[in-house]
Amino acid sequence: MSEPRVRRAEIAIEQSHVDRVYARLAELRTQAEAMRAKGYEIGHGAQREAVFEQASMLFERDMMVYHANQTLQTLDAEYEGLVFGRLDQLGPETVYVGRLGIRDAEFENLVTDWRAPAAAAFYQATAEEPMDVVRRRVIRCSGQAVLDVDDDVLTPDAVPDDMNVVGEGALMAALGRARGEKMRDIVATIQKEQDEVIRAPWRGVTEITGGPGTGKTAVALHRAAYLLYRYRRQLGGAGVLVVGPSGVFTNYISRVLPSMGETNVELRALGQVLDGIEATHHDPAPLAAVKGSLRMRKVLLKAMRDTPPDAPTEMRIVYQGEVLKLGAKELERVRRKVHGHGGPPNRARVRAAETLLEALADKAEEYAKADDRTIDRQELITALGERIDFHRFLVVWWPVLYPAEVLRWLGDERRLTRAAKRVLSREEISLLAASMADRSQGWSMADIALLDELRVLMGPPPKRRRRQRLELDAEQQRDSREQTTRSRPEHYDEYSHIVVDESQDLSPMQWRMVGRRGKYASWTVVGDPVQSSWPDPPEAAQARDQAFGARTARRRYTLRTNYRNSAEIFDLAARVVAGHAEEGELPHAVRRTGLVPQLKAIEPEGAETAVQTAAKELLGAVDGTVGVICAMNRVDEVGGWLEGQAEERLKVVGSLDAKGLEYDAVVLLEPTELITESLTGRRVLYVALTRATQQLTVLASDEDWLA
Ligand SMILES: Nc1ncnc2c1ncn2[C@@H]1O[C@H](COP(=O)(O)OP(=O)(O)OP(=O)(O)O)[C@@H](O)[C@H]1O
Repeated sequence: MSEPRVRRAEIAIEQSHVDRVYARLAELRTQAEAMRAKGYEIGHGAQREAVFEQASMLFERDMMVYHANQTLQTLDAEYEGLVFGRLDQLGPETVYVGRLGIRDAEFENLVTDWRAPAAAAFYQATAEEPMDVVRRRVIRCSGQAVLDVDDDVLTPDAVPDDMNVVGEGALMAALGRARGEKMRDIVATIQKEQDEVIRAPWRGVTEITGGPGTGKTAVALHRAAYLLYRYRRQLGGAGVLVVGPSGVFTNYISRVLPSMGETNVELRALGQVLDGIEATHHDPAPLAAVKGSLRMRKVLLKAMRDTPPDAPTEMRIVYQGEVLKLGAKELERVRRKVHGHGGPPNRARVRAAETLLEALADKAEEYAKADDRTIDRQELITALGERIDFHRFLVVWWPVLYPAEVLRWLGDERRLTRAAKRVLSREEISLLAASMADRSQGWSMADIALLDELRVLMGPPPKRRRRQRLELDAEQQRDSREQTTRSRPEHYDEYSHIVVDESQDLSPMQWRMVGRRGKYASWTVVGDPVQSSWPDPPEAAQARDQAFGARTARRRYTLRTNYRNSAEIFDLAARVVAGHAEEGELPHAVRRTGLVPQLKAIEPEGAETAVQTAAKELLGAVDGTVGVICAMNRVDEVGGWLEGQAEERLKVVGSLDAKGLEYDAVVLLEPTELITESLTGRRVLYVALTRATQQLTVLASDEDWLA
């Protein structure tokens, strides 16, 4: 038979199996719906029964409905290519691999879940170690239709006469395909070195390093899906959190887990880790460096203990006809004494009241002594402690503190100087005060970690008012229930597994924020030191180690193959970062396209036309997405130049927000600007240069970036 006919015949064979799978899926769906209906029926019945029977019937109903809903949720997930693989092994058995495990009515496997041990050979078998696999087949579907098949033969001697082999490599075909707006899962083509990381033990800390495009993000997400499948009991309760660098990034990866049937993983950008608030803008690099530094912890602690701006500076209260007066210095002494006990101020109101009453009693004793009188100290404390005017004073003198309020206090440079004496430099203080005084932009990403730190330092506000004010800017309030999966209680901020992507960029304060959410968690930490934009790696490493705690199990994997960029594009990126990477830190790009990056000299005034022309050209050259990457402070300007052009396929993104993203083609504007706007310039440029899968055009008015 000719190759196309063989291929058609093989596609037809797989189509008949896929049809069986979908027919069975429909049956299972009907069964689950019937179970749910029955559950509701029991519920109705219970309403007519005696009270003691009701409880157990309602419980039974809840369980039935719950299980039915769970099953329906799994069956209803939008599986693109439910069945994607087939293993023909030395024995008679053929295993189909898919996103979900499905058995037929006789309990025979129709599809094996890709995470099950029986599917492991699909990823782990190689020609050197075939693991009894004769032929591995990748099946490509669109909806329920089989489009193509692609085979690898792993044990050539064992291929029976009637076994056909077609295709020339599913991986290369997948890598060459156009990219859409969202990242796709890679279940069908996970490589052996990646599979090892995905299936690594769940406890402790699993670090994944590797250069751009090596699949770190993809692997981390598949690992989350794998861990939930294998260890749902251990991890399902408190859940899994995935932290990414930006909202653009979490949006980009948002389809990957649902496409594998996992809908109970929370994805949060660093600016969204704190419930009820969302920050999207980056501070300029020097300011972000101050806000992210561990030194801020000391500053925040002192700021929180300072006298609140509106607190009264004098107390007067009448007791038995005499005015007892505490001046500013005395009140300060009382405040220091209360803070001297440590602990969160929002939990210290009773102690504040007691200490203040003691100070008033001292004062009364002092007056009495001068007049040669005595007073009953205990009686005074009890009497004043019950007085409404005392409590009115206390409320304003020791107010409930809210993180946002205290952080804004730092906009007052004198106050900040008090808090940051001997901790921050003069310039750092001015920079920080100016940022906190400027409310035009709302909170920045770096501020979120400071707010979270303060939240813990000051303790929760009393319950009654807590809900109305996690005290975050009204326009930034988001319904936190939206982000929280149904199974987790609101404002519960512990997780059992945390995935941190682009971890090389977390500031020490951000590590503290994330670490707090994983006190008892196991971790998957993804990063590439060469792409780091954080200026003080040792400080970040220290904070990171603290976040993990003293865990013994710590394993590190390095991925070495760049699956994203064509070799031609990666060669240019490698050249730019050469002096900033250690030997062996750069990955190896596997795909040659014959298309070298275009470097175009422009005049600064001609940038607009040059960007428009380049974008248009690339939109015509590729089927998928085109990214225009520029310096952070030019995003709006460049966005304006491109308004109205192929909206969904064309995106403008700032250098720092380009982290983790990818496009079929990229226009990179003024690379030298990317270097100068950041403290780790060349690395940021390296990130930008490694975003394109197929074509890259660089528009530059100078050549400094190539030096
Ligand atoms: N085994 C694979 N099969 C198919 N595609 C793959 C495979 N591994 C990686 N890819 C693809 O390569 C691209 C890069 O992957 P990913 O974004 O996970 O890399 P990364 O290491 O996180 O990159 P960066 O550090 O630059 O953000 C993605 O399009 C991903 O789908």
